[in-house]
Amino acid sequence: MIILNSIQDMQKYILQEKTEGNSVGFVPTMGYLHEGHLSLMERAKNEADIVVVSIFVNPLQFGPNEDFDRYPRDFERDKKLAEEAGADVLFYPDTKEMYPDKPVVTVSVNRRTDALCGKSRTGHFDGVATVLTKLFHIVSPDKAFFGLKDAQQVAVVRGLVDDFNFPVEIIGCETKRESDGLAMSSRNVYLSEEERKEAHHLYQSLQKAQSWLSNCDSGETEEKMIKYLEEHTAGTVEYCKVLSYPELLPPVKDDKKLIIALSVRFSKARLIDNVIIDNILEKQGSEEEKCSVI
Ligand SMILES: Nc1ncnc2c1ncn2[C@@H]1O[C@H](COP(=O)(O)OP(=O)(O)OP(=O)(O)O)[C@@H](O)[C@H]1O
Ligand SMILES: CC(C)(CO)[C@@H](O)C(=O)[O-]
Ligand code: BAL
Repeated sequence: MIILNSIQDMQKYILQEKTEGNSVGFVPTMGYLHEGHLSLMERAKNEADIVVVSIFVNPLQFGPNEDFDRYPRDFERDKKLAEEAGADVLFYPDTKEMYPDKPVVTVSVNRRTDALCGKSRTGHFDGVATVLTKLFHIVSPDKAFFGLKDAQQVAVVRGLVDDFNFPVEIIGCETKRESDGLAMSSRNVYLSEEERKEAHHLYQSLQKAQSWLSNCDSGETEEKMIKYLEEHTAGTVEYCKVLSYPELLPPVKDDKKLIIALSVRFSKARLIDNVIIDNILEKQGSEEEKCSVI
């Protein structure tokens, strides 16, 4: 595996590969790799000739009171894991390389960000869209692989490539989970022992919500999720939402897909999770049967 730190070297490498007719699969990350990231690399390996992984903790997508400084980092471990997963190139620029100055131009996201993390992390998706615009220009991928744990990010990135005509196919990949159902996340290391034990209730609440939703409306389902999480965890519920996907608007019967999403703050970790399901609202029972499932 080759490690490249400069944008120029990365672009030169890609130009050579493209000249030789090789397709490029790209997995952008912020490092501190886990099996979720590795599953994206394995998928990329199956679908492209060469796999480029980037590790860059992007300051533009963190708010002033967020965890940019203490975001977990371990480059030596990441290097080993990425190589074992079959990455051909690790792009590892520093902040000065990506942002030598305050950017003259940044990308501003207009839709799909009024709810969920976009609502609580002001400017977050502008930062994500800006760094991905740069990374897509640097890596010129044919396909880019993103985890559906960050489903709102996937919805925004699809909007970015459609609106700006990036010649890249965005592949949304399923969420890898621990054996108790907790979604893998770099931020899971922030959980205390006690918090880790109760964290499986996040996924439990998403599963229960799917069955509640066959009898309750979306608002009632959200309330039941909040109650369940408050009873089963010491975390603070930031949001529990049922929305259309990918537009992330209040659901209506004509929507094809729904997302059930949550965010819970523990003492040091803010965790998110979701499931994306076919719209079952139109199949709900009669008024008398509504919300009978506890
Ligand atoms: N459990 C997972 N399964 C599949 N993909 C994942 C998983 N967790 C993260 N990813 C994906 O890996 C890519 C890089 O994500 P990132 O480096 O932010 O890791 P992360 O674990 O999501 O970090 P954090 O949860 O702390 O934000 C993103 O596309 C993200 O959706
Ligand atoms: C896509 C990404 C690497 C952009 O910084 C980041 O948001 C992430 O790791 O999901
Ligand atoms: N995976 C999402 C990146 C972030 O939380 O900033």
